[in-house]
Amino acid sequence: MPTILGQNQYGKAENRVVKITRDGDTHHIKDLNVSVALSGDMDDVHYSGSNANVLPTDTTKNTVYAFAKEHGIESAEQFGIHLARHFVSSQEPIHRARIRIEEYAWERIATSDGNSRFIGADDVKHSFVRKGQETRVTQITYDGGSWEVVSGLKDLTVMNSTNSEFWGYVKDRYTTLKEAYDRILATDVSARWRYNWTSDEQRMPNWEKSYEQARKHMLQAFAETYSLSLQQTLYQMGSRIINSRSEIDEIRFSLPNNHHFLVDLEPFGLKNDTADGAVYFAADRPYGLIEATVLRDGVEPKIPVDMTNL
Ligand SMILES: O=c1[nH]c(=O)c2[nH]c(=O)[nH]c2[nH]1
Repeated sequence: MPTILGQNQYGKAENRVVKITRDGDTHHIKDLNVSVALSGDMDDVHYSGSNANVLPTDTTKNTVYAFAKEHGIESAEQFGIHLARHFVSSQEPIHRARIRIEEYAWERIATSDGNSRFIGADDVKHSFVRKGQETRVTQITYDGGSWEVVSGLKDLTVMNSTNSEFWGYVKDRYTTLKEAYDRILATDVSARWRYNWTSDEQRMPNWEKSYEQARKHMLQAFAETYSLSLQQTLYQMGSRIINSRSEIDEIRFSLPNNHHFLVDLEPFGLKNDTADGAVYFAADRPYGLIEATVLRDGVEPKIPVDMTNL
């Protein structure tokens, strides 16, 4: 049966690029998922396997990261236009470029001594929470006599674009990780906290206010902790809640370490270091997973170790 080639396109999909721009101490984030699809004179590669017209998808990926560094990301539209024009105008066989971009929005975290709307406090300048993300959860158990209320949230995505280090760790023959003195710290917070309200005799907490306050303290502790490890940040987040909310006795966290790797742009003659605003590859997996419970001293832990389906 004779066949002919129909519509075809190729490129690198879902390039996760995070660009930090430093304006003094104030950082700005652009967080994009960029997919490149190119088409043109690509009959030969399909029919005979000749790659003579094929710009590698790997190159399209590198271009995304290099452009982020070299030209910055003013808007997703401007960035996409720039990329599309580049591919079509620099490669004769490429006649059409389709750039799809998803942009993830971030808001500044309001810290304890400031308001996110005016940037005054030191610590709001580099701490962000992803817009409109989290799911609030609760589990109520009652046996006719006593109550157990465990509430919390999942998918609350936060990022510090500086004030995070990781060094001084154990090194064995398999360790290749470089010590970091200024890295991005990002996680999707999953937390469950247990209320010490257990009987109808006790005054019931104001659940709405308690949730809002627990969330606020957690975010502030994340933003305000100069972090030497995600474990240390976790403990600060938990103890901030226990110390400021008397109705909560125990809190458990499951925190993925959402790794952001500095892209090596040396081959393109571009310096990419944290000091003057860098471009990162936001990896999705594998990820470190840091989990721990923080308790009021003297109370029995009751939140299960594997709490995530709770
Ligand atoms: O905050 C961190 N804690 C770790 O335990 C760890 N391990 C690792 O490779 N990177 C990190 N970062």
